[in-house]
Amino acid sequence: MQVMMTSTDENDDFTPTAREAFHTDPSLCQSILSIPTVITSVPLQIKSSRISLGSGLFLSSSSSSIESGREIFRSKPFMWAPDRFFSPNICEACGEEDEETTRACSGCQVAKFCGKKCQKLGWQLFHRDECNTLKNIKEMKSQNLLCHRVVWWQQRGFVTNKVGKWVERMESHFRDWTDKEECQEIFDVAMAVREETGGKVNVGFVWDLVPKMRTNCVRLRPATKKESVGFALDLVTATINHSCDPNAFVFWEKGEVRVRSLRKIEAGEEVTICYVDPTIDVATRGEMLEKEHFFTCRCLRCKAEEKEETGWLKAAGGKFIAFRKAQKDIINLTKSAVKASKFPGIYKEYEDLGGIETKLRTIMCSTFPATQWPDIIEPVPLARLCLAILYLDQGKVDHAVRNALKGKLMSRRRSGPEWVNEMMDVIQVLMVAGSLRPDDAIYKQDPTFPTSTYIQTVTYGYMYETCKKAGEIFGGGSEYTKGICDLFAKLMEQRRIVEGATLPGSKEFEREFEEAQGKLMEWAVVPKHYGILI
Ligand SMILES: C[S@@+](CC[C@H](N)C(=O)[O-])C[C@H]1O[C@@H](n2cnc3c(N)ncnc32)[C@H](O)[C@@H]1O
Repeated sequence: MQVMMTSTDENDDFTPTAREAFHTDPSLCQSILSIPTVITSVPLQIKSSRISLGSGLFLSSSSSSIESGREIFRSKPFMWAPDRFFSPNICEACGEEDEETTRACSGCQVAKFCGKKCQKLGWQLFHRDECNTLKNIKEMKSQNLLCHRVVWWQQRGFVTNKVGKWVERMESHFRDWTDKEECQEIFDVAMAVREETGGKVNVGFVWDLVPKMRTNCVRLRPATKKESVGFALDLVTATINHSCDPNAFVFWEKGEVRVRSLRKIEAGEEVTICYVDPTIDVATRGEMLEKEHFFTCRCLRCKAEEKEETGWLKAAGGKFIAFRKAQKDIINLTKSAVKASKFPGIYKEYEDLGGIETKLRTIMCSTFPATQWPDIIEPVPLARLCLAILYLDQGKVDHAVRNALKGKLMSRRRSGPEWVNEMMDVIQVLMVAGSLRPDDAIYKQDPTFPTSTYIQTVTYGYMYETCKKAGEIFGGGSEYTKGICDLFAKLMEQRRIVEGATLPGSKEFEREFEEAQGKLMEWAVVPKHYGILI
């Protein structure tokens, strides 16, 4: 849809000039890679991409390959803005989240800072230009706020020539974005900034900038969280192309974007990250990439998963359209249950988790009456993991354990940052289940529910494995890894004082773990081969 801009401004007819990709100016690329806020841990190059039409980030062809779990680079983004819906207590200046220390600005009552120093810094850098705006538009989208800040920086002369040239070269998908309904929202931001600056801002400049922000900004996801805390415009990350089976990932810690390798990357290989949640199904990933990033992913993982689903559908006599609809229904059902738990009493029908499970089963069975929906096919594992945490909140520990084990173990994902996040959810469930006394009502209702000894042994084993993986993936120095390892150390202290208890890392423990995991899996009806090896 083409939304007409509702102004008479002469810049309304703005048409962007054709862009020149980053790599066509090698010295500019080199100077962006060397700016002091970017710390590269391995030699990098920006070259013509083999995946997309424009540029891409590559491990330098003259360097050696790097193993998985290496930092590639870290960077203080050129600009970032918080998402206050998911992170209401984030400090605008340093990016740290702390409910105790952050206080809202007395002017707008929206922006928060963790102390006087950050408030002063935030005021000087951007808040003086947006305090009034935020009073009126309290729920400004993170990406729009980001754009607002960049425009103001440009007005104040904080944007260097070099950065200006870089932004000019960014992919914008101008036509694709302005064909969308969001176009009016984009234009509103442009007009707000124009008004604030007394008409000094060139609307064409903003009009061009907003789609660029949307195309190039990166979601800020701390290691600990599933939701993003905001968006950033990071100059180097903006050169990285997408793959659903990426060799790198981005996370946000201490006000920095950190990019690390997920597997071995060869010298000269292009660095890729996943723009969407990699745990979702291939069709939904594809839809999101088309809708928000305007390309069709042709990675090997997409091809393999499409082939697998087609083969399985053929064998089951299932219909493709019905299957896709069922996948969407499962995602929507899960989202509704999560929403209902966040706002109790409002979406009552979705608070009954037993009812949700029945609906889930009905969708799974009615799509393929003659056969069974394989539990490993997304989004079923994801739905089960969500249900596990919701059941735990409702105190239904046995249902939480069953869904946690099925969702986690019967999933195709065996590595990556999401594997660690999900494992921490499972551990959270198991820690509660392992603390139940033998006379707990659960054992009366279901005498086959695994004993706390078995559950605790599995918890130690999973914790041990998660510690190792977190260190490999996020790095030993990351706050997240340290938090997981501290928790593990505390658990180990408790285990050490139990006489005769075996310790993770020993052969005896391995044997006990295998037996205990077997018992839990048998109870949860998870086939043996899905077990985790430690
Ligand atoms: C953040 S930019 C990445 C750098 C970009 N290639 C450039 O030259 O500036 C994101 C854009 O790159 C392109 N892109 C990224 N990954 C892609 C892929 N796997 N296939 C096709 N195009 C891709 C899309 O146009 C996307 O909107």
